[in-house]
Amino acid sequence: MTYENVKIHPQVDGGVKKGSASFGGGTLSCNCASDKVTVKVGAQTAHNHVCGCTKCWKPDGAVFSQVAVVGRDAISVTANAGKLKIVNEAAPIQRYACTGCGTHMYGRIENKEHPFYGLDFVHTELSSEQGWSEPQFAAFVSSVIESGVDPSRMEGIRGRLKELGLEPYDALSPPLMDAIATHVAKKSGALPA
Ligand SMILES: N[C@@H](CCC(=O)N[C@@H](CSCO)C(=O)NCC(=O)O)C(=O)O
Ligand SMILES: [Zn+2]
Ligand SMILES: [Zn+2]
Repeated sequence: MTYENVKIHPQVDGGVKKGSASFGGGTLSCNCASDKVTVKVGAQTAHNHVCGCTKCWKPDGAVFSQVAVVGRDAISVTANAGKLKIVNEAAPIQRYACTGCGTHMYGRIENKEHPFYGLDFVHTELSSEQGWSEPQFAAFVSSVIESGVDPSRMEGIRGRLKELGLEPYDALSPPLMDAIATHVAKKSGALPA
């Protein structure tokens, strides 16, 4: 059985392309025809994954987003910063979207107690540079149903993700979930700080 006709995201539908260890970053551009918002990402990204949650920005027609993290100090808005607006100030990840085209340019965590504080979330497909870290797993897979995907499609979606080498999880990957739990345990005192 092959699931190659099941679409996940344009960046992975033709196969996952490996990133380059020596890659040092690039520039993200929004989808406006003119006066584009541009964001410089001055480092390689980590923990790239496809995400099925309803909060992450997806290109038109895609079932999943593709999203990675990078240190917040590596991010600078280099053009048309005035077009950016936070989608939901109450969300743990404050996503800065272009008010012209809706593209999310970066997501920032301001809560210093959050396990991922210090990391920003970016969609590297918004850059024309090659070499960004490749997606390594699929997160929040069951959440695509919340966006209206019929549950009967889940077998095909999980099958295609496995074919692509993107192990499907219904939260984040086990190492990231362990990192979150460790952070929580150290705060509560269940583990030594
Ligand atoms: N079922 C929900 C899940 C939303 C969710 O928890 N998303 C995660 C992953 S986003 C990138 O991997 C998260 O950390 N969200 C924090 C935030 O969005 O601020 C749904 O689909 O909405
Ligand atoms: Zn735009
Ligand atoms: Zn998400």
